[in-house]
Amino acid sequence: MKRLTVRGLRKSFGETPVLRGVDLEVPSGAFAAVLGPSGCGKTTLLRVIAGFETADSGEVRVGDRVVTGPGRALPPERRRVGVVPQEGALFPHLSVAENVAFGLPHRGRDATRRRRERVGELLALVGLADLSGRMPSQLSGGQQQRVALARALAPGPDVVLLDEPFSALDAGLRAALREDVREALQAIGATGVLVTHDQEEALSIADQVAVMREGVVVQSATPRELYAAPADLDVATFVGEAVVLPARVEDGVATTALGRLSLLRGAAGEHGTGRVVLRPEQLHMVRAGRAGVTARVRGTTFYGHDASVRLEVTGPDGRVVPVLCRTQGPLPEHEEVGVIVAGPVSFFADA
Ligand SMILES: Nc1ncnc2c1ncn2[C@@H]1O[C@H](COP(=O)(O)OP(=O)(O)OP(=O)(O)O)[C@@H](O)[C@H]1O
Repeated sequence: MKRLTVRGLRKSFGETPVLRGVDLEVPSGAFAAVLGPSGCGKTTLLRVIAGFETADSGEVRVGDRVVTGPGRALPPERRRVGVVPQEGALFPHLSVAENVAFGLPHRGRDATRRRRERVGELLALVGLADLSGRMPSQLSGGQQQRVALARALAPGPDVVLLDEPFSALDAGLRAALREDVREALQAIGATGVLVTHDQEEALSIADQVAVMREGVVVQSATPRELYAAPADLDVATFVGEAVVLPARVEDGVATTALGRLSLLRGAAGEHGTGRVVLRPEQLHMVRAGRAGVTARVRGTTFYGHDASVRLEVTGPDGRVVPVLCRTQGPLPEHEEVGVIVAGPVSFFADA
């Protein structure tokens, strides 16, 4: 097992900087997600770590080995880094077994037997033991991604990089494959990095989520920390649903349209105006007038497992602000409810 360390990584294409000093540390055997909007440089970061692109500056280490650094760029095949690309990356003219065997050594004593055994192990690990003779065109999208995973794992890499490997799959299959990927990486003891723009995927699968924006990692934390204590307003609204309210803060207490709220980071000395962020599940509805502030129902959206209700509250300055709250069933539009807030909230001062 090997720790992955990325320090100050920079990469431009022509005049356009794409990586502007990326720092990332993934502990040995951990599974990290790099989460960011389209175009923020996620794929470029993976390609530099894998050795498919050269960095302009900065360093990549796998364990103690510098694989990218000043005057050093190990070729991809010597990095002990496996890659699972987006869909459609299998060799179409090779069978499942041949695809998986692709990166395994041909030479040495018993090479043929050892290759065959390793392919068998890997196909069993990804749940495809029966399909070794099939061609890629005879597989479903999910099966193809399992083969791509087996191929990446076959040489026993220290680090496995996955570039949106589930993006073409439907929701149920995605969830199942995510779990299987995690287990397969754990089984071989590899450190994993998954690139995704899907925040639910990142939060549900990873030990650590690094949020990337415009070529830098703006926050790296456990999924729970990231959700509960985002580093800035953009991270807060990108990761999960957020209720954002104008606020005036004095002595660590925010006055908002939802009443007086305590701040997360015990910001006792904090003063001034800004915004607070809270999560919809921190809001609880009670009968109007019983407690909290009064809100008016504007509509309900049903998601199956639960629903969210859109409410409007009137702030201390007379402005009407929308908030979102979890609910079990639909509520009549225009109904009045009481809203109370559980737990502290994040505060971001106006610039
Ligand atoms: N080989 C290249 N030559 C020129 N520009 C490139 C090259 N590869 C990537 N880019 C540019 O770099 C920027 C970042 O691309 P990258 O693919 O790393 O982003 P991403 O975050 O992975 O996006 P997505 O989620 O859409 O795949 C984009 O503006 C892209 O057009």
